[in-house]
Amino acid sequence: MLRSWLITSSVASRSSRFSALRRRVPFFSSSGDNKTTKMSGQGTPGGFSGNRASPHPRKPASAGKSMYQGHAEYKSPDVFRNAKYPNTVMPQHRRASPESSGESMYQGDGMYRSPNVLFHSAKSPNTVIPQHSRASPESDDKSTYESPNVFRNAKSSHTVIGQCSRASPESIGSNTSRSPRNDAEVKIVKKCRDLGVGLGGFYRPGYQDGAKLHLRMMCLGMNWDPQSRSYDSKRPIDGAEPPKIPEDFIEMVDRAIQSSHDFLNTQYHGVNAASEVPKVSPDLCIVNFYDNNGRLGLHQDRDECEESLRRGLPVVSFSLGDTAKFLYGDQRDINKAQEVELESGDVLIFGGKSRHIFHGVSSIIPITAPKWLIEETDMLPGRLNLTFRKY
Ligand SMILES: O=C(O)CCC(=O)C(=O)O
Ligand SMILES: [Fe+2]
Repeated sequence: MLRSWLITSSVASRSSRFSALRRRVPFFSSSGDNKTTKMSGQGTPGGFSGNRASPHPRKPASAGKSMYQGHAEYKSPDVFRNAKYPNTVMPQHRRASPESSGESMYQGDGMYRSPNVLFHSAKSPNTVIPQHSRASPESDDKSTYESPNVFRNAKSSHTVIGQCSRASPESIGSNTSRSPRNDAEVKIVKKCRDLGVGLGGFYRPGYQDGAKLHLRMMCLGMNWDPQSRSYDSKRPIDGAEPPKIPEDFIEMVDRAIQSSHDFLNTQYHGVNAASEVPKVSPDLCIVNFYDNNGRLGLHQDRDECEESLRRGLPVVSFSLGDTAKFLYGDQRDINKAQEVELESGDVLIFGGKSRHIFHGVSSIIPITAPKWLIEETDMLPGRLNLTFRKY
């Protein structure tokens, strides 16, 4: 049983307000028995109106200045850049890994397969050279990003390592995580690892002016380009085609939407669940990896096609690894935004009238990932997020 979040218009109050509803649902369980689900708590009312007119903050319109300024390029000593795919982070050398002596995906074809930024190598023969995210240059990021929209408010400024008492700094993963071991979470992370080290895999996205986002990204199905804010079949950075979305991911999305319908039907008499959260078969997924300094400014997801947006086809978001402070609101103003902590295994859905909410990640809370997930996947500290959408 996993927790999920649904951001939808509050049908109960018959107003245009939105609520975040929190409950545990078996989105990933194989049993498919939704009847056993229970509400685990009530979220806070949002009071949103959904503003389509505001600019996408990933590339803020204000003053023509990027909010991601001054970020150094990724120059870790244990990676190098491939001439063919200059922006993909590559392993230094496949033979550098003692464990690569077994059957390795890097051998023979001269292809580069590992950005090695997300996973430890210790147990997985298919990854090389662990690169601890705290040691990478951007982890010491003293970004000059001072926009008022960048999560420097009192509400979220206390998310620092020292505050986390759930695990000692040396330990990887949270022993006390309330989530029981879950096969689906392990499967998703491993699949992202496999896809992320291939062509079209994780890279550090940025803008023409050199500014970088504070995350690594990979697209599945279609490529989303932050610079042009448009979708294409190939990514401009290296011409790579995005990997396909794995079929079982699409099934999970379907189950998540079905669960949200069951939930709405149970909670709200006479609600039209299908218009609150329309069914969708996603054809694209943006996978983000945030290290402990990762974040994403408040923005709307509005680069999908007109019909998809008009119909409010939902964005379905899976969170894995460390907990994120997720903000959402009807304006691009962090002081007015609501906050939820998205933990590993959480699913968040926003569709229908809530499709255009502003949302972002103010911070990642270190050492909060379930220990079993880290141990089984060799995932580095940080958070993996998958947002499924229909173009
Ligand atoms: O990481 C998240 O939870 C949000 C990601 C997101 O909003 C996006 O990729 O558009
Ligand atoms: Fe988004």
